[in-house]
Amino acid sequence: MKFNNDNEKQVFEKLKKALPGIIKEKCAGYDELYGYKLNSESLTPEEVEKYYDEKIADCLLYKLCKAYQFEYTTIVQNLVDILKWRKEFNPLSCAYKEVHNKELQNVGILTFDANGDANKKAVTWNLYGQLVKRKELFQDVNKFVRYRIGLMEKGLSLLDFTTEDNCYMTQVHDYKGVSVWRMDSDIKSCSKTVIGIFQKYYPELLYAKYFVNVPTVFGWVYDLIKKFVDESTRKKFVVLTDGKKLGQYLKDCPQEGYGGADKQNNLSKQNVTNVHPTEYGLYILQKQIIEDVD
Ligand code: HEM
Repeated sequence: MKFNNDNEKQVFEKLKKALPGIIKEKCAGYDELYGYKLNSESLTPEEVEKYYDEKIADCLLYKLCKAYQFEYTTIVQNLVDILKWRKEFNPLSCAYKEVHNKELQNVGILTFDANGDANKKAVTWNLYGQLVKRKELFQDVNKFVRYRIGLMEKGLSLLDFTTEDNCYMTQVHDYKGVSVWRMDSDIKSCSKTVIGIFQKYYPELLYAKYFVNVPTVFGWVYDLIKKFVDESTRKKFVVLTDGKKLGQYLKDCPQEGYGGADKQNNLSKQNVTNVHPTEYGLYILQKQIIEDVD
């Protein structure tokens, strides 16, 4: 955590001190962010040992401070919105409990390259081009969104928030196969909803986003969609007509299809499938099962 001046440090410390009260009074006690416990108040030493990591909790609070330019009131308002949304939407369930449509699951890939460049180690791939003829998969916005948020949460589990070189994620959208295509209203609703959720509830997590195999004729789609995206996120976007150029940005991605250095593995062989909830994430999911039964 790097503070640029005393004011930033003071805002962080004020937030940390006020956190137990904010969580109790404004978030109905919900204190989980990306699987981690933010608050250690009223825990037994055993529970602290099992569920709470002060360094991670501090790094997450710092991320929020950074996301909202160390403006205390804005940080608190957004923190409350994020925790209330997580309590309600239950993104951990999307990632670790719910079963999603197989075709959707097949186009969502996670890769992790420990030797990758800073903040390009954990990469989420969305092979949306493969779904161009499967418009029915976008008809139920809620189902699609829950699948996509599940993938986002799994991707986050590959980050280490206490480091500087793996505390952001990179994403790739591969639009291979999208040739003759009109902006379908269901796809538009799904995209718009996901973009809105990412912007509001997942701040300061994206390092870069590559859109590959985008035919030049689809420049208008990019111009249309980017209107929903705020300026700071847009700056992280790179559009590549040729998928094989991706290797210039993600050096160890598969050579097959993407021009990277990995000649042996294709994307599905790089796919990380053994992602698990954190101890605290698991505790929350189990608690919900017990509450559901009751
Ligand atoms: C088969 C056609 C397409 C599908 C199914 C699709 C799907 C999606 C979805 C679901 C999102 C939400 C964000 C996410 O999932 O990470 C999204 C975002 C986006 N898409 Fe597409 N898309 C398509 C075509 C295109 C094309 C041709 C372009 C042109 C470059 C494009 C550019 C974008 C941009 C700029 C975003 C915003 C990304 C963000 O805010 O993170 N899309 N798309």
